[in-house]
Amino acid sequence: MAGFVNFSFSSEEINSHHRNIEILGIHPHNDDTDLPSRYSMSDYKTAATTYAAVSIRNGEKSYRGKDGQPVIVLKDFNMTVSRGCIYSLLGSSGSGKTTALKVMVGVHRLDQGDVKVFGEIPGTKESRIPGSLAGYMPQETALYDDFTIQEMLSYFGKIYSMSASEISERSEFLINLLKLPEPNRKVGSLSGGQQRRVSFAVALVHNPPLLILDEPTVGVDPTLRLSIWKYLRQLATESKTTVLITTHYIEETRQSDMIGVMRNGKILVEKHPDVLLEQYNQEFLEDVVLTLCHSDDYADVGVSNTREESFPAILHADETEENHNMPIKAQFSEVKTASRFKTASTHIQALVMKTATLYLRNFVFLLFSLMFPFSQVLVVALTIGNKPDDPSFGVVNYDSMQSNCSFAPKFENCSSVGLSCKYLSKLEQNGITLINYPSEEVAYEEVARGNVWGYMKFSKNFSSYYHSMQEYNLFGEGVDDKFSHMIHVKMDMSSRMMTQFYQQLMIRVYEEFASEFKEACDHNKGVGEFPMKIADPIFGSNDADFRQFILISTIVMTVYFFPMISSSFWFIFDKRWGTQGRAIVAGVKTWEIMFSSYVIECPITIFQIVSSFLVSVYICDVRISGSIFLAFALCIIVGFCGVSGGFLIATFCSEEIQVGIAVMGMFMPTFFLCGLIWTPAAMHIIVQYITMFLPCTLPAESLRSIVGRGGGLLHPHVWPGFLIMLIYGALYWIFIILIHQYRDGNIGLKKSKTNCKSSQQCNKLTLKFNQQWVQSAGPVAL
Ligand SMILES: Nc1ncnc2c1ncn2[C@@H]1O[C@H](COP(=O)(O)OP(=O)(O)OP(=O)(O)O)[C@@H](O)[C@H]1O
Repeated sequence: MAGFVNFSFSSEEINSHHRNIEILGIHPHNDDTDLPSRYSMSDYKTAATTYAAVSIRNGEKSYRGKDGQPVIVLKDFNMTVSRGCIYSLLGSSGSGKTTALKVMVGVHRLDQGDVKVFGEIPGTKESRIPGSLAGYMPQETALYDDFTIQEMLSYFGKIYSMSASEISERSEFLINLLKLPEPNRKVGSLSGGQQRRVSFAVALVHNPPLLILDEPTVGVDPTLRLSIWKYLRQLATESKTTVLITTHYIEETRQSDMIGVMRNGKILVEKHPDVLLEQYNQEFLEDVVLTLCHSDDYADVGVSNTREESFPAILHADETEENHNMPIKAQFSEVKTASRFKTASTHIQALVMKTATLYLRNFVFLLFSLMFPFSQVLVVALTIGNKPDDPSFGVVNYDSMQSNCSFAPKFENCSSVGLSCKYLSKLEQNGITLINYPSEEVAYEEVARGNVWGYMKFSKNFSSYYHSMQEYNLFGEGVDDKFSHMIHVKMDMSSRMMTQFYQQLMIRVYEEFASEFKEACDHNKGVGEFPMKIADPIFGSNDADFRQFILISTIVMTVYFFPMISSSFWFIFDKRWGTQGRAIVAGVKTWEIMFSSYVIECPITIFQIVSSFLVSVYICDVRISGSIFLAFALCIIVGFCGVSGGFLIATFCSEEIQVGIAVMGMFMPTFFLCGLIWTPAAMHIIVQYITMFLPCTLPAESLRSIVGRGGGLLHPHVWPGFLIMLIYGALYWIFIILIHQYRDGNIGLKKSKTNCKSSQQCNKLTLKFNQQWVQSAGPVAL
């Protein structure tokens, strides 16, 4: 932003500007407007108290600096904006103009002092600010690049509860007035100046009684600037619209009724431009402002001269004290008011339409959102729990009775010939490729080269010993050394998964082999068997594998984290672009934004859940024993909880990248701690307790119980998952509301922090203050 040293008008330009003004038929100050000189001092006193559209008294506002210390931005800030006038707030860059405007529209609250807009404290229910009473154009363009001009106007028109015909009529008028390109042009394709004009049009769309414009003419060419001022003049005169404007183009403010010059967080002077020019004996306002700023540099810092210099409100001939003491609703009957419910539902509709349009315009993101959980589950299905493809294993067979290894694996008699071969044939039948090596040394070399995962060595007495052991049930007799009858297995243990696979397979095949041999020899099958049998499962199935365990957790994790990412992303996106702040000034509440997110995320989450279940059932053979609706309900609650969590994260973040890092930072620990890979029962005892309170542990257990055990809602492993989600959801909401209510940049502010506790008390205090102020001011210099 340009400071006072970078004025945009050269002297020549200013002269031509004045000529232009006359050509366009506007006098630098409007003679038709009731100029202050028509009134007596007592009129002003009454007016200052009663007729102010905006008044700030003893305002103080500070931000927290980088070192955590408060940095005072507004101090001793006193300002009065009369109804139906154009007030230009001038000041160097960083002097606090935007902050003052944000205080007026209820986005920021004062640390000290009182602010009133049309006699009410912004943020209170009566004030309708934030709401339809004000049209706010922030400094940033605060538009959606993916929206067309018409969509932008329609979105805010809808927020202001305008009908479709009103929006279209008003849009046409504003597009012509501001010479905007075709209404179906995307905002992102417009020039900077055109975008600012669209932003201006958005502030005007509902024709509000108070217009607060933060540098509306930046990047606008002089001719258009003149027509903008002409229109503002017309609004102030004919519709009694109050216009509060900040600009660095000082000379254009000649057309305003009042100029407030701000420096270091306070108003140095509030006067009519002509009065300023006359008083400081200057030809140009720019010089007046420079003189004021220079003199302030030498003035006693900390002493506000506002009181001596301030100029009371302008009085319009047709205004009476009574009509300004009426409630806002009665004062502005033409401004639409609807029931709270209707307004909220209109806001939610507009917000849902907005996010839906943004989703559709960012089709890749939408596709990613829809496919993300599905693809996660598919990835798990395709990558986890499957058997290795074409596994190879080495064999060194020293068995002295292997002469006839081409025998079929089936036992036809109780022969001791080639038992090692029979076992190996069974292994091959189970999909293992066996590679014979002549010696252990060669086999070892092959393992070292990575050609096989390991090798098994059959000792020379394997067949004979095994046969005699089974035949006579002897153990150890006739064996010359204690290892000469065994199978030795050596493996590359660097991959746990692979070695486990081989180990399990070898043992299982051995059990089959032993059982068949005993049958062929007519031996009692039970002899030598492990005295324990794992019976049929109570819940689940014998073939339920690790993949099924992981799938359930994956569904819960993705259904929780993805809505968290998308809701926080949209929230941050809106916050960073300024569109959220603008919507809030237009009256949208935080809970409405959250609710609209639930509405928009609901179909997406349903799609995600359905597709995840389809993959689980049809690709991974997961059998759902319990109620599919209960499983769905749980997933939906988990998804909604994720949306709320996303809001909480977004509350602390200011950029999308921060959201990404925060969610990733939460995802990985949750991934492990929630027992996705390893059961929590095997974790450290302290971690086990922590794990129980994490958002995905109990819901995953619930879903597992519904799917695997067929558990109902009252099942002891099912209801805790629902309960923890409801607790999380409630906690998220409470934190969000508390943070938004009490942090700086308050959203949905209920009560401004003022010196007074109620609206009536504030009225009295303001009245008292104004009286003292006017009495102490002495004669106003005109
Ligand atoms: N949210 C914030 N947190 C911390 N400091 C802030 C914040 N907003 C504004 N400030 C600081 O407050 C001071 C006043 O800022 P403000 O935007 O009100 O100035 P301004 O007069 O509008 O400036 P400009 O003409 O450049 O727009 C600046 O020093 C700015 O850095």
